[in-house]
Amino acid sequence: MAGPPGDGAMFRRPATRGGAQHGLAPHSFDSTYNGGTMKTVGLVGWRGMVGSVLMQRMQEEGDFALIEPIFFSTSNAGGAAPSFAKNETKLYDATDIDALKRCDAIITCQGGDYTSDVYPKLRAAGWNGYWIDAASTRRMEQDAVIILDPVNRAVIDRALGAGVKDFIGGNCTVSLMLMALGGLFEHGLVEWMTAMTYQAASGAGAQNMRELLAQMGTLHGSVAAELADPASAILAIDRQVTETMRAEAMPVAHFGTPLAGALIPWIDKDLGNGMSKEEWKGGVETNKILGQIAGEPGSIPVDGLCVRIGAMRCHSQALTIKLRRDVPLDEIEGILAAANDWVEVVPNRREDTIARLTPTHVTGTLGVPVGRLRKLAMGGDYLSAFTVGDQLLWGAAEPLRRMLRILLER
Ligand SMILES: NC(=O)C1=CN([C@@H]2O[C@H](COP(=O)(O)OP(=O)(O)OC[C@H]3O[C@@H](n4cnc5c(N)ncnc54)[C@H](OP(=O)(O)O)[C@@H]3O)[C@@H](O)[C@H]2O)C=CC1
Ligand SMILES: N[C@@H](CC(=O)OP(=O)(O)O)C(=O)O
Repeated sequence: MAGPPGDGAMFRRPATRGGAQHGLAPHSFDSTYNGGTMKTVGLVGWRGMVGSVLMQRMQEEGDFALIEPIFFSTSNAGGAAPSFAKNETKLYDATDIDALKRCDAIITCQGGDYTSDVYPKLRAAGWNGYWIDAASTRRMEQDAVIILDPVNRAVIDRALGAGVKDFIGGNCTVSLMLMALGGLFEHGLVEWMTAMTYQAASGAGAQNMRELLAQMGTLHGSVAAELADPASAILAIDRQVTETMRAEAMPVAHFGTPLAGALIPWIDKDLGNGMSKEEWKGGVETNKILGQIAGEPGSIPVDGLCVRIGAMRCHSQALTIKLRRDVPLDEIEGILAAANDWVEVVPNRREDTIARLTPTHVTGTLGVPVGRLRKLAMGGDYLSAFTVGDQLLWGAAEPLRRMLRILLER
């Protein structure tokens, strides 16, 4: 027998046919819906930027063959579900608790406001299914686990064994850093670490990506004629670009300041203590992913400065790692490379670096290259590293779909 509605039981044993035992209200679903024969997974936020990447990855990996998806919307309930939907062809209201309750698992990329609004109502209504979320809202809650299974599968498995039902994707910068440096943490080699980040526009949202390109176009447009003339003076071009950047016409509605031709050394909220929220996440989330609590014995100090730059969707980070001991560089390279299937150690040479350790090379791929590995002048136990990763893949969508697979394989 299947368990009570949305208790996640289908992940442990096959569900039985028929909607009644799932408490399905027949009028609220298509008559073609088979009532939970398959694994009922609700998808919220699927058409947003992170959600679209997730849908693409789920199709590429054949995830939809293993589940019975139900697509939800906050804006278009009753509209058509996407072409890759199966039995369910309509969109359901993403705030309809009764409809959500029928899911064994819900994956949401809809955002923190949605989570804050719907999650408590759903749990209060007795829903005991798995909640897989891209938003940061519940990340630091005691009863939630931050998911990055190539790094913390043991933490995830322990939590599942203990009955945890909330699995939350990590901050993109933290997840990408751990995908790159996981081997050093696994071997207990990190005493402390600083991360100086170079974060892409996509981390701020789709509108910010558009604004970055609009800013680039505005700047180029202001000097296009002069650029076409090889005899024009570069300082005159520079002066015009600066004037354009500072002018009212520069599109800055989303970033609040020019990013094209510039950078913004602040990401997320001001915590009021000199720290940005993005910087705070570096320490607390890294430790939580590794099964520790920042500041408590056994935890690892991780801190740094987070900076927005004019890349589209790859976050880069320059890392200084204080090792617990002076490990030879070739040994470090071996440890890093062996940690997971996606990390790629890039030889610390100019040609390899500019060919393989750039957002241009990495965008749209699951590879997480790490390079610029060398011991610093401070001593043999000080290591520098640079890493680049697609913040919409390992930084957002991929850990969510992999968590679903973990549940399906239990
Ligand atoms: N951006 C990022 O890099 C990362 C984001 N996250 C988290 O993921 C969540 C969602 O982020 P993101 O995907 O950037 O948000 P988006 O703004 O792209 O999408 C969110 C929702 O907006 C609605 N929407 C309104 N207009 C449009 C439109 N024209 N095209 C597509 N969707 C539209 C959709 O909801 P509906 O279909 O219901 O109308 C969609 O699900 C946030 O919580 C964020 O914190 C996590 C990691 C990284
Ligand atoms: N804050 C990240 C995006 C992100 O992942 O945010 P969050 O931690 O809220 O999921 C950025 O702006 O680049």
